[in-house]
Amino acid sequence: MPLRFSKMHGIGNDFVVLDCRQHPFALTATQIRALADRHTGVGFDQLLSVEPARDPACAFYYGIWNADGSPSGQCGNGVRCVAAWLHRAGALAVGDDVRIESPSGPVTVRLLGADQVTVDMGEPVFEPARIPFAAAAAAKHYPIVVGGDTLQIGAVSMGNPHAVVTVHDLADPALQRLGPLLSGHERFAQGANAGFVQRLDRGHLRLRVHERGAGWTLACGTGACAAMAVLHQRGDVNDTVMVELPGGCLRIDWAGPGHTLWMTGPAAFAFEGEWPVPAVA
Ligand SMILES: N[C@H](CCC[C@H](N)C(=O)O)C(=O)O
Repeated sequence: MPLRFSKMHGIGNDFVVLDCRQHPFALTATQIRALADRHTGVGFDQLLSVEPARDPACAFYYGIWNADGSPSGQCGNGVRCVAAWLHRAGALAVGDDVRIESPSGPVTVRLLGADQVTVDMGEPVFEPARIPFAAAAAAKHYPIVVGGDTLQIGAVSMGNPHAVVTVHDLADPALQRLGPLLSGHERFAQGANAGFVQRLDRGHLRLRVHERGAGWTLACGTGACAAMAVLHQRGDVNDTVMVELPGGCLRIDWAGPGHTLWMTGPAAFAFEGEWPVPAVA
């Protein structure tokens, strides 16, 4: 039985979305990697499943797997696409606030239009043990040796682990080497999404992310939130920031008594398709 899917993207961070509301998700890591292959499969940065809610306070659950088959706790660009997918499926109306459960907990989405979504991404977590990141105590800067270089990083979780490095020039060729090394650094026990951020001014950031399990992507929603959270904690940015990524821009607002982060941006459909699932490898 071929697998029907929707191909979508959030400013170039691309996804395969599966409707698992009636049929449970049942792909192995090997099958996920086969589907992710950009030459012999469909190709994606992440695979997303839309499933019935497990938490009665949520309307739906969505699952997240990287191209390498590894699971993740959160996907900012992905949850905007799930909201747009639910709207096209007639399960979400423009203007509704809907709680959607993710592997790291619920987020609240609000469709501003058929292809514009704002999401309450929740509160950034700076406590090292909850990121997880090996450190004696929480700090605004952590010295870390990466490939022989000593970097000063920020570390934070948005439901998934992020390392944030401020740089003067995103075109620095050293980033090509540092990205994968930082993503796989031993102090991040579950790996990390490595974000390199250039601060243009207090309201504008430029960001590139080497994602855990997917490599360099055109955009990373939780990465934009992580960069904002780290720089806001240092007092270096305003409460509203535009984050420019290679694939496009996201708006991040720091708001609410619990210091939640709102991320606003587009969600786009590319095509619908079918994939002949290979026998379990
Ligand atoms: N690679 C990430 C998941 C996808 C995050 C990104 N695509 C986003 O939009 O937040 C991880 O393993 O934590």
